[in-house]
Amino acid sequence: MKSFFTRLNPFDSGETDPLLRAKAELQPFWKKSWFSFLITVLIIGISALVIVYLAFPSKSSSDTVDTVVDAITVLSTKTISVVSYIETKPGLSGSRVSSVATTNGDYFKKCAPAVTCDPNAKYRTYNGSCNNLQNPNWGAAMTPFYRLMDAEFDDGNETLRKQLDGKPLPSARVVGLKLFYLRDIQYLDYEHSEILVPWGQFLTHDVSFYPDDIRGSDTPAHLDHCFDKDKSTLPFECETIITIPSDDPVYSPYNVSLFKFVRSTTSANFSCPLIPRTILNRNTQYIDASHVYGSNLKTADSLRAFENGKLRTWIYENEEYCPKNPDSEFKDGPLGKSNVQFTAGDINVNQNLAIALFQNLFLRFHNVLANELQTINPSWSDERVYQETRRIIGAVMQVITYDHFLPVLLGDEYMKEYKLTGPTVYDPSISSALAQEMTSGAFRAVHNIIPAKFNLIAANYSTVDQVEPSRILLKPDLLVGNFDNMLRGFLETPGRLAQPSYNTLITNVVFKIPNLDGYSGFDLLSYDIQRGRDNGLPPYNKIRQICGLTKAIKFSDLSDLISLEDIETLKTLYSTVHDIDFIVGAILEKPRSGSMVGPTTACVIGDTFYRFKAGDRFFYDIQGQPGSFTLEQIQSLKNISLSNVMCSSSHLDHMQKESFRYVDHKWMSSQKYSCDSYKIDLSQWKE
Ligand code: HEM
Ligand SMILES: [Ca+2]
Repeated sequence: MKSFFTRLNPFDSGETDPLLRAKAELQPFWKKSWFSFLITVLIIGISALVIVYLAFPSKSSSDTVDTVVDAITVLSTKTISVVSYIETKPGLSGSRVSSVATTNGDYFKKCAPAVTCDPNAKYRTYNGSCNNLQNPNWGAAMTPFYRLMDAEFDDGNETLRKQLDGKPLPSARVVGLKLFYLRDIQYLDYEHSEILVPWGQFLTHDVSFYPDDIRGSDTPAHLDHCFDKDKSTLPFECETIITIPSDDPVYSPYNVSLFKFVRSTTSANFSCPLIPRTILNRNTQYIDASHVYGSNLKTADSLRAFENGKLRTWIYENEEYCPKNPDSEFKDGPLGKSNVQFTAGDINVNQNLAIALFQNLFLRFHNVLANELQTINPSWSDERVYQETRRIIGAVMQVITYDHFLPVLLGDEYMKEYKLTGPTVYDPSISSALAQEMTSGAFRAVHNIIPAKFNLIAANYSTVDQVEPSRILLKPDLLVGNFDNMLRGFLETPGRLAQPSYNTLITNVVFKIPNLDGYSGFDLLSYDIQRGRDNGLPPYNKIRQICGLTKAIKFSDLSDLISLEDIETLKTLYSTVHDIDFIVGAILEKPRSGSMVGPTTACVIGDTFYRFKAGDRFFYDIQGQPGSFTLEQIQSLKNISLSNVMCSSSHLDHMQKESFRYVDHKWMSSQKYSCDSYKIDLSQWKE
């Protein structure tokens, strides 16, 4: 079982803040040290074993293990996180999801621009149009997210969903506090490296971007008028503001009573008013490295060097970085001064140090490959080298995602169930567009593995620095001069175990604002819950159903996937079992053995990645298309892993083959291979 490989590290709680430290002090003794924790688990475990033995003497040994863990859940609901990784065998049908939404075609009928396609084009368009020749706008940038189910708004159009009894949904912050806040111990995952986090976010930024509707203002200041009004008469834009309870352990001492949550921009902002409110995805909805190159021609051109197929760079101490953006809006923002704001194909390049690292990594990788292609094909034009490199990088994104990342996130069984393995057969009836349920729900549940701190690790494996999110959000300055240390930090640090909570720093101090004494109005968990409501996601129980799980009639029916303790807390928050927010259920679901997510979450993620594969005419292993690679080229592409990318684009000299697997350099150094063995072979591209 997974928990066998995991460790609890109470010394790494990441709680540097005095308030949070104080809270940690108040924690029960079993959470404070290894020794007392182990003693507690042992006592509880032995008691549970005795009870289970007496109650179920004839069970087989593997049944007993699961039952014991269940028994521990009941006996000691306070040791919660340990019991959350039990094996579950839900009644999943194994079939893929069929969308039951009625609105998926609306935008295409009413607002989509006319497009003329070249069916013989070898390279993807920048905005993703013309991938599907029958429906050329499918999956293009600036088209809506796909819906698995119809959007749910109280008025059918835009006001937030209410509970079945007509009451408003509970405050997202209260939900976070009651269900997740006290579980902020950092469980480590010694099977997987922390590099899952930057990759997961990097992949997200390839396929998704939908900004807040800030209407020309760069802060949510226009919501100030919401603060003094009575809630029942609040204007529309105030409806999503998140209320903070007066006994909030973190924010109330600072008199912070509201988060200024701004709703997403809709198609109406682009002269296409649709009902219900419809959100456009600014990035191409294919895995095509649009975050490296841009989702339109103008951005793509602005990033090119127009020489030897290369991308523009900013050189610092002989190292390549993404070009600096001199006009960045965040230069003198509320987070302090940043001297480095990068520019890349996706606008979120500077959001945090991890994503900035990966944008820079792939910029370097592009230039490494372009250099190689130009060397072996001296007669190729700049355009040819650039487009061929772009085509290879898009393919590498797919290889790493399907061959390396998804098997870790979903596990082998889900990979098979959702048909994510094996050769791809293109099906033009399938839209690749990213589901709203995925981007505002299921994939965000993976925020639970974001660590409290990022380590910077030097070549001799000493830790140079530990940085918490608030130091690095929208301020990637630290990356400059620390590229290798940063990369090594992710590779050489065990991940945060997937668990039913986000780390404390990401829920409480994501953006530190000095005048709030270190606290600001941002809590990623509350935002994720509220974003689902803003975007009209159906509740958890409904998504369970389209995923082939049984519909819960009463709260206790959730016990197939959610612990009894959590069900009791859910009862205190929601009026009925039908009201629970999707992401809340997604985070609470017990992961299936070998997977990091539970069945409903896996179903939405699995469906998305199936459609990204079968609905993409340029998917790297599809044959018979003008953009198809040769079989030999496909073999070369399949040999490229994230380790090859990192070795060729940094000064790291040794690493494991599977970089998403954690390999401790002290104890398993024989599994760290020299970077000489990760050379990239582009000989199949020689003409
Ligand atoms: C350091 C790591 C990360 C940070 C700081 C971070 C932060 C954020 C923030 C601030 C948002 C926007 C919240 C909103 O206003 O609605 C967001 C959105 C999102 N995140 Fe993360 N995230 C991280 C890693 C990840 C990972 C590992 C995944 C998945 C594997 C992920 C998936 C998503 C998705 C799907 C969205 C919505 C997509 C979009 O905004 O276009 N994130 N994240
Ligand atoms: Ca894309």
